[in-house]
Amino acid sequence: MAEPDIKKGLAGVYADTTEVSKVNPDTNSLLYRGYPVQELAATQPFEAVAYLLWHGDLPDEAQLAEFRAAERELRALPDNVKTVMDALPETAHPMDVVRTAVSIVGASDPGAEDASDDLDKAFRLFAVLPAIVSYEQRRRNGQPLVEPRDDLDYAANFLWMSFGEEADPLVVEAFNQSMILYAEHSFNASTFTARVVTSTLADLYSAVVAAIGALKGHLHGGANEAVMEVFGEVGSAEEADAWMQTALDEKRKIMGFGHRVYKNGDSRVPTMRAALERLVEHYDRPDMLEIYHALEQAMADRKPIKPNLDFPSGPAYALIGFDVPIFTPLFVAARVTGWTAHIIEQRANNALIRPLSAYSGPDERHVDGVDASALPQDTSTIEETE
Ligand SMILES: CC(=O)SCCNC(=O)CCNC(=O)[C@H](O)C(C)(C)COP(=O)(O)OP(=O)(O)OC[C@H]1O[C@@H](n2cnc3c(N)ncnc32)[C@H](O)[C@@H]1OP(=O)(O)O
Ligand SMILES: O=C([O-])CC(=O)C(=O)O
Repeated sequence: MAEPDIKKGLAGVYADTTEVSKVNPDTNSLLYRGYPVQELAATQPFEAVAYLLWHGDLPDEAQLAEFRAAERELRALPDNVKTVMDALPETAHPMDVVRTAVSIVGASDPGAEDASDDLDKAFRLFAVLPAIVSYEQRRRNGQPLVEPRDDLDYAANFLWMSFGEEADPLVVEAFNQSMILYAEHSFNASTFTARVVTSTLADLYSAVVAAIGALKGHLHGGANEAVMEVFGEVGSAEEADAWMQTALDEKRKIMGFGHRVYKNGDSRVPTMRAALERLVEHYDRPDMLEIYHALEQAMADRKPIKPNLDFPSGPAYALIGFDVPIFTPLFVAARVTGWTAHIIEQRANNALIRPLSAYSGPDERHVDGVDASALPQDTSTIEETE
């Protein structure tokens, strides 16, 4: 038999088609249902982008108003989710808490197994995740739940529930943009995970819980947290060059740099970097931007590896006031829109996702003392018909 052609990490493999988004590394562009992501970030509230990802078109005014009203109805943290979150140690990683909370939402849905209303389930998760994530930001600091406000849009309400005070419009705008930029990115590891789980005909909640697990790792969504560890280790812009040299000498992967698909820069970075610049000015923290630029330069001087979205979003979330371990849960709240759009697409045209593996273990061998001929054999009596 010919040697199988193994694509380690499925690099360069087209696993299916998708209408949800297009990542084009040649032009450094990212389209959500055809719209360039930077245009969406510059003009749309996150709610409109969620609508776009699910429905295929941007909402008109009336559709957006209806969508927003429905989201406000489902914003509050359900009592049983709060009870379970409260039972978890404050030291638990927030991604584990969010994963558990989403499981509770799913297990509490009597129609969990009914795939005909996947869109309603997706909407419910989108609406409730800000309550889950913001409560976790507070719970781990020993602070009480803040109830949602009906008079605030998604992004402003998310920040209100997280910090118990109304955020400055500049901060709301930067946060809204980060949610849009994080919403969707074709067959990344977590979305592919969601599609694999869906392909077995499992329910939407199971697929989202699995996707949360995949997002947690530092090579994927967890990098936005790890970036802040890098900023902390570097300490100041003056130290960045020496730090980079040592880290690369030690063959470390520098968090927030590199990408499986983009090799000449991440399409979302210019928009998020501009948002970070505005936040740096707002909070008067030029040191953040100095470290950012010094690290970028130190990498460019050594390797042609560019920052990815996690590189500007990490310091942006830190400036807004989120604890570092909350950064990837924020990514969850955004990406649940993309994941669920893919889950719905996978289910509509399903094929079980089950690749092959080339066996590389020991040749066949036998347990001592076993008489293989005494074991049950395939002795089917079914007669095959022509
Ligand atoms: C939103 C997101 O999920 S974006 C991704 C977030 N993840 C990170 O920021 C983690 C850091 N980055 C990485 O580990 C990688 O760039 C990945 C995992 C994102 C992509 O990796 P791959 O596509 O598998 O690239 P691969 O690992 O083959 O890298 C190619 C070369 O660049 C090097 N390289 C890639 N990224 C980095 C990095 N961040 N730091 C140092 N070297 C790197 C690799 O060591 C490899 O070098 P080699 O050819 O000498 O062995
Ligand atoms: O596409 C990827 O591999 C990772 C990524 O940038 C994302 O999921 O946003």
